[in-house]
Amino acid sequence: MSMIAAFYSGKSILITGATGFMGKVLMEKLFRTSPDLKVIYILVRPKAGQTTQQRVFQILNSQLFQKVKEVCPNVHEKIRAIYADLNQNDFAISKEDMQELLSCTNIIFHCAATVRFDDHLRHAVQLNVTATQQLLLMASQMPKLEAFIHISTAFSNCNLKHIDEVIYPCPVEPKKIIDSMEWLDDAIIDEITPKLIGDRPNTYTYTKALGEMVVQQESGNLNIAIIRPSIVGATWQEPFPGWVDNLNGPSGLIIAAGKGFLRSIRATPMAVADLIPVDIVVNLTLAVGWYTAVHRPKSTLIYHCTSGNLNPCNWGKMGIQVLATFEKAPFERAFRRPHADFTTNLIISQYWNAVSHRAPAIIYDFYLRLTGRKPRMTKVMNRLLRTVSMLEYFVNRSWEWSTYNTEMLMSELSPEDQRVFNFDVRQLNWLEYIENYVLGIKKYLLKEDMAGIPEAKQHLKRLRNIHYLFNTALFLIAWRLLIARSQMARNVWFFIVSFCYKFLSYFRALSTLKV
Ligand SMILES: CCCCCCCCCCCCCCCCCC(=O)SCCNC(=O)CCNC(=O)[C@H](O)C(C)(C)COP(=O)(O)OP(=O)(O)OC[C@H]1O[C@@H](n2cnc3c(N)ncnc32)[C@H](O)[C@@H]1OP(=O)(O)O
Ligand SMILES: NC(=O)C1=CN([C@@H]2O[C@H](COP(=O)(O)OP(=O)(O)OC[C@H]3O[C@@H](n4cnc5c(N)ncnc54)[C@H](OP(=O)(O)O)[C@@H]3O)[C@@H](O)[C@H]2O)C=CC1
Repeated sequence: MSMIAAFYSGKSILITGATGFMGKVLMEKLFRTSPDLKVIYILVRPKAGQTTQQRVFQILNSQLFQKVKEVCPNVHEKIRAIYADLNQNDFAISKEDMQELLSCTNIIFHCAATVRFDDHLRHAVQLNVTATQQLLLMASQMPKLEAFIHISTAFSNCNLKHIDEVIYPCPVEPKKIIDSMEWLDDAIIDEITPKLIGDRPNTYTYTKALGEMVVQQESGNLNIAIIRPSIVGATWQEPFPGWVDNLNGPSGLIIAAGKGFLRSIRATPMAVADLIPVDIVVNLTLAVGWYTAVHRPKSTLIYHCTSGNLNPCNWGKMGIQVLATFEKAPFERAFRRPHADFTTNLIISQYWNAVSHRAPAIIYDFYLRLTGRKPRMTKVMNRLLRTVSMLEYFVNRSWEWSTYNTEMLMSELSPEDQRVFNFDVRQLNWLEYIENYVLGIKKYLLKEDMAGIPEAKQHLKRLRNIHYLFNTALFLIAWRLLIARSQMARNVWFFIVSFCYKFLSYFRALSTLKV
């Protein structure tokens, strides 16, 4: 019997960010392995015209939750969606709901965050720092609370090369930042943002670092742990391989490459691609919840959930495997044939941006105009190149994360727990994982049917023929223009033509003799 699964039985668990990528997998695993848990409270806001209830209904009816429904048929009774907006005071939770949360919660998993790299500092601080502070305040009023697990990111200290499982202080205290956000206007915040974030690349990593400081400073008597995952990717094994439902991290770029929009990227092929499957992150999170509640470590432990130091993969290897999977199972209706060049040189990268990205977009828009349609490809391309430029920071560097706490925890687990809550990334086969990741993107994100693969391959063949025709036409036009202007080019042309003529005449004469 798994001790971790047994620990969660009968517990009331509060999850923030349960509608997000990681939150859904966390809920799924909890229900599947501990169907006897008492209740999962989730803080949800209405979104995209859906009420909180409709959002929960949609999640429970998704493919991800199919196995859960077999193991825990009354799952909908065990999930309690609480209307909340983490941007608001007291999260806009009603008095009755707040009372219930305060008196019943046993474990908190704090996953909610803004993960946008370019979010305005005010909003990023509100969600990643102030909301964390408020949640800690709530936690301190929960008499039955056994553990508070905060999800941060391995990149909160990406300004360092080697990162230990400790909290590194930021020059300006989080409390001062929170206070200043209340009275500074947006223009001034914009001006001071680069100075505040310093050598971090964006407001996301900066505010996640501030969030960790808040956790450390305001932990009081709480049993707290922090988990720092690296780049979270599709599921490795559970509940099935390849599940993914958003464009964050590499997923968006894999789509852009598979659809033929993205054909080159400024990336270092040998840099470590520190991907970590979401089910590994979730298994570690649940194990940490158990360990923190049962063993009550004296200080706040930080757990790195990374792959680089135990089972490294690099961007070059990943790119090759992604392209190999496109060969087997191409995405439908591609704009161009998938191809990806990695270059570290800025000038070469700009050249490819002009030739391989912007030029085809302009030509396609010209074609759309000619056929009476609205041009749109240049706009799509500009957004894609902006996204790529924001991710470039992460594909041109390698980091070393120490994993002593994570390894210590693994050794504390019983063999059964090591199996049920497996977070040993050394067992992961990258080629198999990446292939399943790309197939998962095709199935679960793009919602493409595998039966459409022959047609997708046929489409790529047509694109290849168009490409050859286009290149031949371009070459002939260029050559014709050159001949018109240069005597030297004319001489070369006559030489080639007469050579070919003689060559053909010789073979014709030879074949006549044989006859
Ligand atoms: C063979 C080649 C294979 C190559 C593989 C190489 C892969 C390299 C990947 C490196 C990833 C490194 C990630 C590092 C993460 C750090 C880990 C964390 O803690 S952080 C957790 C991770 N956090 C993140 O990853 C957040 C990253 N994302 C952002 O911060 C923002 O989306 C944005 C600033 C990039 C764009 O903002 P903005 O312009 O305001 O617009 P919107 O947001 O509204 O979206 C606009 C359009 O872009 C679309 N789209 C969105 N995302 C991506 C994507 N990743 N990609 C592509 N496309 C994307 C979106 O669908 C939409 O399309 P449409 O509706 O117009 O058709
Ligand atoms: N994905 C990754 O690569 C990595 C993620 N992480 C961390 O993991 C955690 C989860 O990330 P992930 O699941 O990928 O992120 P998602 O963007 O998928 O999910 C974010 C969650 O936060 C919720 N949220 C955001 N704003 C509010 C708000 N104002 N009120 C209530 N809820 C809100 C979202 O709700 P809604 O659905 O309503 O928007 C959503 O449930 C985050 O802390 C992130 O920093 C760390 C490393 C890597």
